[in-house]
Amino acid sequence: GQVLDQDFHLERVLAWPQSSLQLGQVSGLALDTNSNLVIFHRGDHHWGEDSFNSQARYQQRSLGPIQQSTILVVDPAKGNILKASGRNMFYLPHGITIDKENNYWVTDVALHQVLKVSSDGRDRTLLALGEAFTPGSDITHFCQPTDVAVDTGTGNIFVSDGYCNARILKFSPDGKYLSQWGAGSSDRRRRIPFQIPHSLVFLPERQEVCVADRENGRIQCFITETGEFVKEIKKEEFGGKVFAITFSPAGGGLIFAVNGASAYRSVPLSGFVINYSTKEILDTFSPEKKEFKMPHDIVATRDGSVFVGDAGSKSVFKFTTEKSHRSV
Ligand SMILES: O=C(N[C@@H](O)C(=O)O)c1ccccc1
Repeated sequence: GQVLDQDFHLERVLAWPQSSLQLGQVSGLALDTNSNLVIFHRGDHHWGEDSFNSQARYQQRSLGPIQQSTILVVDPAKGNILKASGRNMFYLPHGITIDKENNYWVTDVALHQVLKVSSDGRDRTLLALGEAFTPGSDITHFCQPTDVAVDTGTGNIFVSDGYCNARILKFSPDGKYLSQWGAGSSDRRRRIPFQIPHSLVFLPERQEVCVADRENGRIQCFITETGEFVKEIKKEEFGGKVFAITFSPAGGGLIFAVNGASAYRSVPLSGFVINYSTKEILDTFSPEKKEFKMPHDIVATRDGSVFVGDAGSKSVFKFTTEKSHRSV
């Protein structure tokens, strides 16, 4: 990992991608087992004010599934497309996570489902959790589930559920319900409930799962074994909304996050690099020239690159700490 000296600063790589990726609303990013970037996007579908009715039922089923390839495997160095899949399967893609066998775990907020999909280009659905197009809040229904985290040690999966629920559920690798915490569970510890648990990340060294509790503008971390609360990171600099988080073991453990626009506080849309242990913000970054519109997911590679997927500008930004201007 890179040396984290005090002038650690992420700058946008302007020449990335080298050619346009023709993306729709970018909802999710992940890194696969070959360290390629995987982009989950909505093609010609949009999540707008009229996409759902007041019972959280998707209103555009008649459009059919997205025809474009919604899952793009992209070379992190140049940005060229290596593989494209995920056609005719999804309605409103949201989160994507990749497990040790290189399977894709995705959520679709219109389907209200979590799907485990093969990455061999045949798009085989290996597991489906939730009932298609049927919102609910029991252990076999989600309501606009947002993301998945995979515990690489046990293979257990965590689901952040969701826009119209406020909980995290835990399942075995083959989809057996194990437990849940947050609203709807027998959670006796009276804590402020989640408000759109929007993004999850697993911390391997610590056996913790952290959630971007979006509308509470905070990050909370829990013991994967018990769901026990460990810590909260809430910063004025976030401006009230945290849309996505990811983790890198570099520098003793770093949390990367992106914030979101809030109605009453005009804060700049930025990425943040936070020291997990001290909760100190080490860097704040954003693309010059082209602003973030709705930064929606973030991943960090082992070589120190950071990618941000933006659902508003339908693009992916790459950042590195290479001192492009530094004289050798
Ligand atoms: O947050 C929203 N969308 C993004 O997170 C997303 O596109 O995933 C949203 C909420 C209500 C209506 C319309 C959009």
